[in-house]
Amino acid sequence: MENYMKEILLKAETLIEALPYIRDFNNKKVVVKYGGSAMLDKKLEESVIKDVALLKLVGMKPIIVHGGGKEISKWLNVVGKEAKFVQGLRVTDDETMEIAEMVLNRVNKNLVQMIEQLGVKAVGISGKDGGTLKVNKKLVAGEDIGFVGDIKEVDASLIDTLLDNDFIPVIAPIGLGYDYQSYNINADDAACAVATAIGAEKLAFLTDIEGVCKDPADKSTLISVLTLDEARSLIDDGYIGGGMLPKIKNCIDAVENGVSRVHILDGRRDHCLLLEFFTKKGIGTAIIDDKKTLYPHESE
Ligand SMILES: Nc1ncnc2c1ncn2[C@@H]1O[C@H](COP(=O)(O)OP(=O)(O)O)[C@@H](O)[C@H]1O
Ligand SMILES: CC(=O)N[C@@H](CCC(=O)OP(=O)(O)O)C(=O)O
Repeated sequence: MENYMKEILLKAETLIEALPYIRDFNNKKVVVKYGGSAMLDKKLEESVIKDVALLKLVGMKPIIVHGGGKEISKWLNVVGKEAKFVQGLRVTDDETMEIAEMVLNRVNKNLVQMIEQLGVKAVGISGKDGGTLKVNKKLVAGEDIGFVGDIKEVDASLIDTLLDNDFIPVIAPIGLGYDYQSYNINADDAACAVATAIGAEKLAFLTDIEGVCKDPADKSTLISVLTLDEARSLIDDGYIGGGMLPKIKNCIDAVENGVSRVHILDGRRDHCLLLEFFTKKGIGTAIIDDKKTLYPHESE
């Protein structure tokens, strides 16, 4: 009995600890970029989706922008096509675009299905729906890499309509060109553009590493808070490489354009979103415009 009481008291304390966070983020829009490795494991996927559903049920307005790069590469492989990337972006010919769109739409509806199963309303769209993401063809160092989109305009009206009607929007990174052709968009770019356009309070990137590290091979070098200047210096000093480079550039972009907090979190960790959103120290790396930008709960 004694142990049981201790156990349930601990649960009550955990809920009370979350109170100031629930208050400060009530009705706030939060964008979750869900991709990379956190998608490969069904149990992890369920844990992420449960976190997002809980954010919604405690009064926030979550929006999921998802990737699915590894799944696209898998299906390209099945049809005997090799996946090719230039500076982290997929070279997307006609056939690759068709497969990418099929795979991303399937990932999209699977996520919707999982959210609905938890009794929360969700609607899956791609950037083509309602002309949400309008793009030009992206050239990489002058090179044409096919149907890869560079976001030029975001029409947030469909997303806002869904939020106003209590749905969680789930967005696949496919854009509509001014030529009305489908374009493949890097999901980090899509998440950043969406977060900025809807005036999100937070943007969280779930990835496959603890956060930004001075040495990615040594997790004890994790950096918990990065100001914009510090983030720029890390890039200039060559500490950021690979897929982290466009991610950090997107983070800087989002903060410069009014998103209060951007987080890079380890999507391999169970309930990483709850651990970040509802605890004082948080996990992963937070990118902020200035260390003095505090939420009320941070100074309590
Ligand atoms: N300074 C750094 N800190 C953290 N990760 C880094 C750093 N430099 C390079 N990386 C690499 O970036 C990767 C994350 O980017 P990426 O593979 O594109 O993630 P995702 O597929 O989740 O979008 C990490 O797994 C890591 O290998
Ligand atoms: C142009 C481009 O590279 N598009 C990406 C879109 C998916 C994505 O970004 O997925 P992750 O977030 O899981 O990596 C791709 O085809 O892989």
